[in-house]
Amino acid sequence: MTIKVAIAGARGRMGQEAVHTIMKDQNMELVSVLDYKEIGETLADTKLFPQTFTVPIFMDLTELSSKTKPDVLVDLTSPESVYQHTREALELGIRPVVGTTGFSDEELKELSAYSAEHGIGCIIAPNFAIGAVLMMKFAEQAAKYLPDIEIIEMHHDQKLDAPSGTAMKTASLIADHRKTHNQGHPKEKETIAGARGANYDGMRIHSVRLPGLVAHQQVLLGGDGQLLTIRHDSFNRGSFMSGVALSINKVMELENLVYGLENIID
Ligand SMILES: NC(=O)C1=CN([C@@H]2O[C@H](COP(=O)(O)OP(=O)(O)OC[C@H]3O[C@@H](n4cnc5c(N)ncnc54)[C@H](O)[C@@H]3O)[C@@H](O)[C@H]2O)C=CC1
Ligand SMILES: O=C(O)C1=N[C@H](C(=O)O)C[C@H](O)C1
Repeated sequence: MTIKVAIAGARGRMGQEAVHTIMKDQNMELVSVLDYKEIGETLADTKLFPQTFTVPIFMDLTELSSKTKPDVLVDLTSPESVYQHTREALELGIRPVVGTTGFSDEELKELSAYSAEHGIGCIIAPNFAIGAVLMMKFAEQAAKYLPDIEIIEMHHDQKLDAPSGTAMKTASLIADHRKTHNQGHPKEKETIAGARGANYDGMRIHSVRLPGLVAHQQVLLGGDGQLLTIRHDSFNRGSFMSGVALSINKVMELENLVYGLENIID
C-alpha cells in the first residue's frame, strides 16, 4: 500500500529534506503541503524544488484533508504551531509524525489521551537521528551509576526553543533512573543569572547557539576522579531522514501516541 503523506513546513531546513526523502520513497506519495502564508499553488512555484514537484499547497488543514486525503501529516514547523497542527490532524483522522520540538508536558499528555481514545497513531520524535537516540539511551543507562550529570546541547543560531527537545527528552529519560538531587555546592551563587544553566530535577542543561552548528549534544557524567562523556553530532539534516521514513511507516501500525524514536526501534 502507498502511504499518502502531507508535510507542514516544507520550505524549512528540515521540510525541504523531508520533501526529497518522501518523493524518492517508492512506498510513499507526497500528496500536499501545509503552509501558513500564500507561497504559490504548488511546490514548483516556490522555486525551491524542481518544476516536476507539482504538489499542491494549502493554508487550511481541513481543506488539505478533504481534497488530498493524506494518511500521515509530517510536522516540521515551529513550537508555536505544532500543538494545533497535531491536535487538528488527530481530529481529522490523519496520523501525525512530529519532529517539531517545544511541547509542554500537559500538551503531550492531552494528545496522548486523545490518540489512544480514538485509536489514531501518532509519533512525536524530538530527534529522528539514530545516533542521537542511542546517545540518550546510553546516558539513561549510565545515570544509574554516575548520577551527577550536566547536558550541553549545541545548535545553529536560528533555533527557536531552548533547551532543545533532545536535551529535554534526555533529561526526562535520565530522571526516571536517577534519584532527584541538586548538584554542585549547596551554597553556590550565580554572579551572572543563567551561569549554571537550566535546572531539570537538579541536573543542569546548557544551551549553546552559534552559526555553523547543526545539532550536537554531550552528556557529561561525573564521578570520583572520572568523567564519562557521551556525545552525538548531526553534521547535516540527512542524519534525520531515515528516522522520518521509519516513523511514517511505523505510525500506520499504531493506535496510540509514541513519544521518542527509542520506543519504535528494535
Ligand atoms: N525531530 C528532529 O529530529 C528534528 C527536529 N527539528 C525541529 O523541527 C522544527 C523545524 O526546524 P527547521 O526546519 O530547522 O526550521 P525552519 O525554520 O527552517 O522551518 C520551519 C518551516 O515551517 C514553516 N512554518 C512555520 N509555521 C508554520 C505553520 N503554522 N504552518 C505551516 N508552516 C509553518 C516556516 O515557514 C518554515 O518554512 C523545529 O522545531 C526543530 O527543532 C529540527 C531538526 C531535527
Ligand atoms: O532545531 C533543530 O535543529 C533541532 N531540533 C531538535 C531538538 O530540539 O532537539 C532535534 C535536533 O537537535 C535538531
